[in-house]
Amino acid sequence: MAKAYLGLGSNIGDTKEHLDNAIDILRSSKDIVVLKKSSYYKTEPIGYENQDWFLNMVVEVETTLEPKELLQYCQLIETQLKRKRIVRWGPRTIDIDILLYENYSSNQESLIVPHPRMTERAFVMIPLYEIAPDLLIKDVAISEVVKQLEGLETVIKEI
Ligand SMILES: Nc1ncnc2c1ncn2[C@@H]1O[C@H](COP(=O)(O)OP(=O)(O)OP(=O)(O)O)[C@@H](O)[C@H]1O
Ligand SMILES: Nc1nc2c(c(=O)[nH]1)N=C(CO)CN2
Repeated sequence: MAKAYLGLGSNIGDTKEHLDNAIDILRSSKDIVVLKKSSYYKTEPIGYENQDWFLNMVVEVETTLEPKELLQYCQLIETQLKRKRIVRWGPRTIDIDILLYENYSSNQESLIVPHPRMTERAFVMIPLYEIAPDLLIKDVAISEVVKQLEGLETVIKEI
């Protein structure tokens, strides 16, 4: 079994329902166990700003799937939840990114792991820090990475 972290985001329709549905579909796979879920976070849109705020979260999973198979399963969930690709970094019912997969590292365009933009994104790092406070990312403590992002973008933990 390999441990992986997935970043989930939604900013169309009932965002909480989309995140919950995505987790239910992850859980329905015999090859995936969802071990931890972060809180939900309301987050300011980054990259393409003319869109609604997102609801983001991170989950920790254990899986027997290989990285590419896990990506395919995540993309299947995106299709099932009617994600349309119209604008890069634009609105979506659901986005699922593989952030980390054990110590696996890949630079192929179709699957870059660790996710190439994760350490710049408070909407990823803050929920990841909540569920994995002792993680090292490229030999740097996650607490340090989160500190560097303080005050850059608004990320509000839902209670
Ligand atoms: N770690 C990864 N997780 C998910 N997709 C990835 C990853 N690395 C590369 N990709 C590729 O990125 C492509 C575009 O993905 P997507 O449309 O979800 O990007 P995005 O979410 O808009 O932007 P970003 O990657 O900045 O979050 C996918 O087709 C996928 O093959
Ligand atoms: N706040 C926020 N901004 C984003 C997000 C996201 O999930 N949350 N996803 C993007 C493309 O993956 C681009 N911008």
